Parts: sequence; C-alpha cells; structure tokens
Amino acid sequence: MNNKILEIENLTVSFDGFKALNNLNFSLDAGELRVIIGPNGAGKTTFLDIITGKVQPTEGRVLFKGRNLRRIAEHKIARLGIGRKFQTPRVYLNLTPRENLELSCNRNKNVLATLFSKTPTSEQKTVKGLLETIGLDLKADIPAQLLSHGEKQRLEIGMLVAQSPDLLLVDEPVAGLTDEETAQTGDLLLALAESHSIIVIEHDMEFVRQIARKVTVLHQGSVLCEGNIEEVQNDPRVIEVYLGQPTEAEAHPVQEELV
Ligand SMILES: Nc1ncnc2c1ncn2[C@@H]1O[C@H](COP(=O)(O)OP(=O)(O)OP(=O)(O)O)[C@@H](O)[C@H]1O
Repeated sequence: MNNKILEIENLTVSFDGFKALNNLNFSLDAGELRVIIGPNGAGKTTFLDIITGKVQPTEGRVLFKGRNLRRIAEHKIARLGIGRKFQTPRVYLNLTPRENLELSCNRNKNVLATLFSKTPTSEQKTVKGLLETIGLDLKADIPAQLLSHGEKQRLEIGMLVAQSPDLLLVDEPVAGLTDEETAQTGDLLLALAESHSIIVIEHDMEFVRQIARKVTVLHQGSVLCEGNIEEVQNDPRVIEVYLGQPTEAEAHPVQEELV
C-alpha cells in the first residue's frame, strides 16, 4: 500500500523563464514530520505555494493522497485537507483565543453566528483540548491582542489544527520568537506530529535540531540532499551552498551554524 501523503514528481515552476523550482522530486510519508531548509531564494516558499495551489506547476505534478492537484482551486485544496500557517500570525486580535478556535472549528459559520450561538458540547471539548495543547488554557478568555508573539503563533497553529487538516504546512514558525517561545513551539509541533503529517520550513538551526527527524535541503529549486540533521550538516554539498553565500549568513544564522 502506498503510505505517501504527498508526492511531487519532476516539478518545475518557471516565472518568465526563471526556474524557481527545477525538476524537483519529493515525497512525504503519512504521519511524517519533515523540515525543509535552504538558503534565500532556494524555492521554499514556492514549494509551499505549489502544494496549496497558489501557484501552478509549469511541468510535473503534485499528488496529495494519490490525487493530482493540478488546476484545483486553493480553497478546494484546503478543503481536501491541506492547512497552511503563514509566517505572520493571522488571528482575530479583538477575539479571545477560545473564540478564535471556535471560529476555526466551524468555518461554515460566520463570526457573529459563532459568537452568539451556543457552541455544541463536542466542539467545546475540542476547543478545550486545543487550548491545553497550545498552552493557552489560562489565557483562553483574554483578547488575543494581549498575547505575546509566540502565543499568537501557537494560537494560529491551534486554529489550523482546529480545521482537522491531514497535512500541515508551517512556514518559519519561530521567526522573531524568544528562545523559550521557540522551545514551546517546537514541543507543540512534536505533539501535533503524533497525529498529523507536517512540513516545516525553518532557518533557525537550533529549532531544526529540536524537532527534525528528516531534513530536506533545497537549493536552486531542487532537492540538494535529504537525511537526518547530522547527515545534512556534514554533507559537503550543503556546507558549500551555505559557505558560498557569505551575505546569507548575516541574514540567517543557519549558515553560521552549519559551518
Ligand atoms: N512570482 C514570482 N515571479 C518571479 N520570480 C519569483 C516569483 N516568486 C518567486 N520568485 C523567485 O523564485 C526564487 C525562489 O523564491 P522563493 O521565495 O520560493 O525562495 P525561498 O527559498 O522561499 O526564499 P526565502 O528564504 O528568501 O524566503 C527566488 O529567486 C525568487 O526571486
């Protein structure tokens, strides 16, 4: 039986002739947590854009649970079970964490209906469990604008999980977080990995070390290498890619960590 939740075959994405992704092949097992790293411009964001249907392949294909995603609209792909967390938190700041999660649990209702109708018991349980999972049970009823950046990030991850996606795509979840918040986010992703397939894009190598089992390195739109964190860090091609771009080291400490 094929236990791949995601298969990407010979994928090329050209923007006016420039190949942001170049004959890329990638697969993810159901239940796997994968971290993707790579220097600026390697194609990481485009890689996520292709999976969510924001960008269409020029060549090649993306299969999600065996289904070709070509020409399926973004919102329909989301409904098929792919959830994406962007870098900047997108929570309703005037609502509480509990209300934000209730809204996400029931996307069919609008904001007013969610706030003024009685929440079914099953949903209350889900929200309670999620608040505990994301470590916001004690701050469940204060406006989200009073949360720290890290707490907002965890809330948004919770909102994503509330929609019950099979595959979670998480883009740089610890950018701008303190060390403590970074560790908490890592613990949260590890907990979620027990019941979800997750792809995380990240530059922070300390964080990558905390959560990574298998790492994929992208470079110039293709997979440069894959392996566990030690294999990847010691791979001469990876060292070369990061060493060859001294200005990148200033932008992202990952390169300094690797050398
Ligand atoms: N819409 C677009 N039109 C033209 N070029 C684009 C477009 N989107 C991305 N690119 C180019 O494709 C390449 C890959 O970009 P992408 O944003 O996917 O890289 P990245 O690995 O996410 O980089 P970063 O770490 O800086 O976010 C870059 O050279 C970028 O300039």
